[in-house]
Amino acid sequence: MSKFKKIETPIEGLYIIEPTVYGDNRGFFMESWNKKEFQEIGLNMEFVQDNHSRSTKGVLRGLHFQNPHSQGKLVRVIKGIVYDVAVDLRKNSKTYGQYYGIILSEENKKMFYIPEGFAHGFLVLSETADFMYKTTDYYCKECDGGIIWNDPDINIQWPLKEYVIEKPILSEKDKQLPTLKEYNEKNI
Ligand SMILES: Cc1cn([C@H]2C[C@H](O)[C@@H](COP(=O)(O)OP(=O)(O)O[C@H]3O[C@H](C)C(=O)[C@H](O)[C@H]3O)O2)c(=O)[nH]c1=O
Repeated sequence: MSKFKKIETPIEGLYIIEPTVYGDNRGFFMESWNKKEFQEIGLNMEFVQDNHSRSTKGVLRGLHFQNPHSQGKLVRVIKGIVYDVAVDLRKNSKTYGQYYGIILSEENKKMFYIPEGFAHGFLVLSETADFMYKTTDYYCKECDGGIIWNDPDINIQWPLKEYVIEKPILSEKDKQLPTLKEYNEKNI
C-alpha cells in the first residue's frame, strides 16, 4: 500500500495527494514525493525542477502556463495557507476551461498533482505563505503564458471576502494577462 493517497477531482488527471505523516513527540516526518510510491498509485510524472516561492497575504501568482514546454506540477504549502487553482487548457479535454480550486496549507499538508496542459495560480490567505513545487519541464522564459486571474468565462471563486482581502496583489506582468478568449484569438 502506497504512503500516498490519491483523491480524484472532477477533472480527469488532476488529483489531490495526501501523504502519510509520522508524528511523534519531536514533531513530524513525511515523504513529500517518492517515485516508486507515486507509481504504485498510477502517478508517473518525472520532475526536473524544484521551486520555492514566498508571498505575503493577498498575493495572487497566476494564472500561468508554459507553451510550449508545458509543466506538470506537484505543489504544496510548507508555511501558511493558499487557495490553489488549476485550469484545464488541454485542447480536447471535456473539461476544457473548467477549474478546480483547493486550500493547501502547512496544517493539511495536502498536495495538488497538476498534469501538463493546465494554467496554475494561487492566492495567499495567511500573513505569509511558502509554496513549494516540482515541475516536469524546465523554466522557459520565452514560453511563459498566462490568463488573467478574474477571467469572467472561467469565473474562479477566489475566497477574497472570506479572508478579508479587498483585492489581490499582482505582479505588473500578471496585471496585463489576457482572458482565455483573447489568448486563443491571438495564438490559434
Ligand atoms: C517560475 C520561475 C521564475 N524564475 C524567475 C523569473 C523571474 O525573475 C522571477 C519571478 O518569476 P515570476 O514572476 O514568473 O514568478 P511567479 O509569478 O511565481 O511564477 C510562477 O507562478 C505560478 C504559480 C506557477 O505555477 C509558475 O511556476 C510560475 O509562472 O523568478 C526562474 O528563474 N525560474 C522559474 O521556474
